[in-house]
Amino acid sequence: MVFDLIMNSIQTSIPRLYKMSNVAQAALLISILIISSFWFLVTIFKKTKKRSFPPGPWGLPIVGYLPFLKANMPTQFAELAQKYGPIFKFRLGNKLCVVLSSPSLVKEITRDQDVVFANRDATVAAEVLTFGGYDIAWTAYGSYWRNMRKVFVREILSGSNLDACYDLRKDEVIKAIEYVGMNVGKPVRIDELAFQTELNVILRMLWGGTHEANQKSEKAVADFRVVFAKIVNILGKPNISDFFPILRWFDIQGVAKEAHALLQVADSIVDAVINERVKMAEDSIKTDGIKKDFLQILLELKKLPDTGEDITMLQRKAILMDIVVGGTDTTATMIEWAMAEVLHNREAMEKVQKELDDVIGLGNIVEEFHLPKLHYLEAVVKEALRLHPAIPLLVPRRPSKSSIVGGYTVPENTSVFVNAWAIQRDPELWDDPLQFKPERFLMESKNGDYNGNNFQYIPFGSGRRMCAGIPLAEKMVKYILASLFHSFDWKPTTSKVEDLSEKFDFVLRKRIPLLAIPTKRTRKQY
Ligand code: HEM
Repeated sequence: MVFDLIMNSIQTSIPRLYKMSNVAQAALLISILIISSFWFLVTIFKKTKKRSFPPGPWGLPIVGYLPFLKANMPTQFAELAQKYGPIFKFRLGNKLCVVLSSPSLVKEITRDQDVVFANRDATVAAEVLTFGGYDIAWTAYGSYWRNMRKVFVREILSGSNLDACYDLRKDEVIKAIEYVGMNVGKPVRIDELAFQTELNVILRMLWGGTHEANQKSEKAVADFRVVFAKIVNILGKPNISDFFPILRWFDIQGVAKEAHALLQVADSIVDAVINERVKMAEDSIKTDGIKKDFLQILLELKKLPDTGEDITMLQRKAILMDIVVGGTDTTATMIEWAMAEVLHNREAMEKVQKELDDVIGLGNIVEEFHLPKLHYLEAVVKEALRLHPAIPLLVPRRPSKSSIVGGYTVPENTSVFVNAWAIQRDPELWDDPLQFKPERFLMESKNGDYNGNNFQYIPFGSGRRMCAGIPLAEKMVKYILASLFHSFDWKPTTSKVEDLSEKFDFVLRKRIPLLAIPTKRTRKQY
């Protein structure tokens, strides 16, 4: 019946067919049906292929993969990538997550589709602690972010500004060396030493530039240190509201409440420092010849670079907060990792110290102008960043529209993690990937480019959202390490195996804090 109907319509529309035999008509119809079915299937296949999501492990209804998530996510993600490939997905509550573990996929999202993947996926705690997303690290991609990043990179962390406040850094590094000098022969906790030194250095650069301010800021530094440790803790704490946005209203774990309380304390400390500085300017207290700190630069900066709008006090505070939060823990962690690796590689320690003696001499103190000549130390830092990147999954990206990555669909608003830790240990990309071999960066200098162009080495990320603090991070890690190794010999108190295990807290920490015993080696008294 249907056959007759189709044939009738074909015969009516094409009169010449009318003259064909029934067999020929049937053959023609079957051919048309086969061709159109084939075309239909190809089209559907192409469409579904485009729409297919990456493979990945199944989870449970509602909670998804949440109950199976292990504490050490970079290692777990590396294992899942072995099974599912360099791009895989899973669900955490309502949230679709995708993990990328190959240089070519990193290139796709940070070079080829950089703008689409330039949004962040701010957690509840991060949103609160950045005054509602007013900072650089967590704010959405757009003109606001661009303006703030320009202020940060060009106005605050410019080479000339960093040079201008070198004395502030030097003061604090000398204090750290003096502290170790008083503890010669006793075990020193390197994580605490590195963290206190880095926090002191950063806070001193932020607002300790004038003598009066510095005396007052001593108290602010002490108060801030207490609240900052809690801020770091809450930023790394898993929060159910991040996986089920509908639960944000209820704040079941009280993370938002706690973050608000911490912000209030931090804010009042920063406010007190700012008010003091504004008052000094009003009272015309002389600041001639005194180093400009970041607060002073920000107070003198009146307009945002692109839009020419007035910069607000909230924006100034958000930038200051980014420097403390982004710069302290990461840098301190890298100092601890580099020391741990060197302490367990006697040969590396000897090479570091020989270079320091050749470049600086035993009778002098380390100065920042020595740093560019310390090539072996630089290779040590690069190797520590390769094996133990401080932010091993980078800061998650969030695509602003549905896109294709590695041939799979990554829908809008997916949380995209880049497993830099796994890429930087991939045996396909690195010789002896698990060995600490600084020499690899002396021989193949292109491997050590971490400015975002070398997608197999991305400790600072890549693309337009890559780390904004590299110039300061480079200086601080090398300067503190050089000073510690130049002044002291160090012996670890733990064995290598247990000492090099990792703990993921958003920042990649040493599971067992490094304890090391210093003995004096330089003649120069600080
Ligand atoms: C060794 C130390 C450091 C490491 C390993 C590190 C690593 C990173 C990484 C991996 C990112 C995310 C990049 C991406 O998503 O592609 C990032 C972002 C950021 N870092 Fe760092 N960082 C360090 C030190 C610093 C310092 C000292 C500062 C501040 C002075 C800083 C400020 C920032 C800011 C503001 C962002 C957000 C950039 C944006 O979203 O536009 N970091 N960092």
